[in-house]
Amino acid sequence: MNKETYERLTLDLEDRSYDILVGENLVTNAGSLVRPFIKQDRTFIITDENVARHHLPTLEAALRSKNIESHALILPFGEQTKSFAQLDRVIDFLLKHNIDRKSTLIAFGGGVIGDLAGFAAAVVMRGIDFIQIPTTLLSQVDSSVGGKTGINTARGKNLVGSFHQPKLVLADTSLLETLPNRELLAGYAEVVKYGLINDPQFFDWLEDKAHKIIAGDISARTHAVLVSCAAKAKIVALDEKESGARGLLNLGHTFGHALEAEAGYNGSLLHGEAISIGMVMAHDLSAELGLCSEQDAQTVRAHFKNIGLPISTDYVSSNALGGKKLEVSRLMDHMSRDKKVSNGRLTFVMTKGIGQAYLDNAVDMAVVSDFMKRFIA
Ligand SMILES: O=C(O)C(=O)C[C@@H](O)[C@H](O)[C@H](O)COP(=O)(O)O
Repeated sequence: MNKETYERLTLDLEDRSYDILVGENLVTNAGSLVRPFIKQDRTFIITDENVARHHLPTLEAALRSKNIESHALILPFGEQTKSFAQLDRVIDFLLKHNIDRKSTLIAFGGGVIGDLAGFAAAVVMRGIDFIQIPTTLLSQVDSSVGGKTGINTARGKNLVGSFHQPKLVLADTSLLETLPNRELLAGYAEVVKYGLINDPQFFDWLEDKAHKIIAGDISARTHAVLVSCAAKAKIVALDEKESGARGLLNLGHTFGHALEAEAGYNGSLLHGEAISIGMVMAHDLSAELGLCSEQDAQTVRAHFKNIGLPISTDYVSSNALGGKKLEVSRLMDHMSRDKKVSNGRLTFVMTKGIGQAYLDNAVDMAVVSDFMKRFIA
């Protein structure tokens, strides 16, 4: 068994504080890492078929080596799994095994599995413990940290869910070695987000190291995951339930979620791809309104393009809509259900430049609609 090497970050939320371990070989050693956080000698693993094929035997063996029994439920891969139907399956699986309030669930997968399993843990028996073992770059740098759990509905992304914090996050960077390039790139979009929100030095570092991160350089990857988790932990500690600052983590998401809803959650547009386009849109709109320089907007566009992420809605049209153009009125309809709408007004994450994102509830929706018509044309 390889020795695990990791760095420890803590998300500070008083009695709900937890550690995020970032490093190598954490799954191989999961038995001893998880042991202090479970109240019974058995756990319930929720995973998907891809992760199960590559890594489930390793996790099960690691738990067994510390006399922890595990039962696994293997779900279909993909965003469509974040549904009421699969939530029902997870809950039925847990109840069939006679869980009780001291049981612990392990979410072993990407953002879809983490969000779905976390939500099941939040609601079954009115809440049981769960541990996140994120297996994709996106889930390691974003969705496994901060306690947002939930599922999609036909009317939009993450519209049903709950804030339920995990007891521990194990971000094992060795798992990224089996991740397809498209998934890596999608996760990388969320890494860039932290630079664009409030860390221009990190963005500069990414300008230099992006290709190394994607190519598999361990130290560049580990640094990127650590900086991202630390940035997210800091914001979530300030504003767990998103009454203010946490909204910044939604940079690019208002546009991105609308694109995902139109694409249909069928794998034709990954979340990270949608928010790559969404972040380009947020910067372009900010530049059009004179809030940020055209130069910064171009730098952002070039950064995503150079690494191979989509920057235009043409990608959505050709990948998801058989070449049909997106309809602005339909996108506006999705955006009207954004969770940052309050009293009928949508708060946008706008920017004054790279690393200077801010929340703006004074953006005129007619201006946004005109901007989108030009962006999509
Ligand atoms: O953790 C957060 O807060 C975020 O907004 C992070 C996002 O990157 C993530 O995609 C989140 O799940 C989106 O949440 P939502 O509230 O906009 O559905």
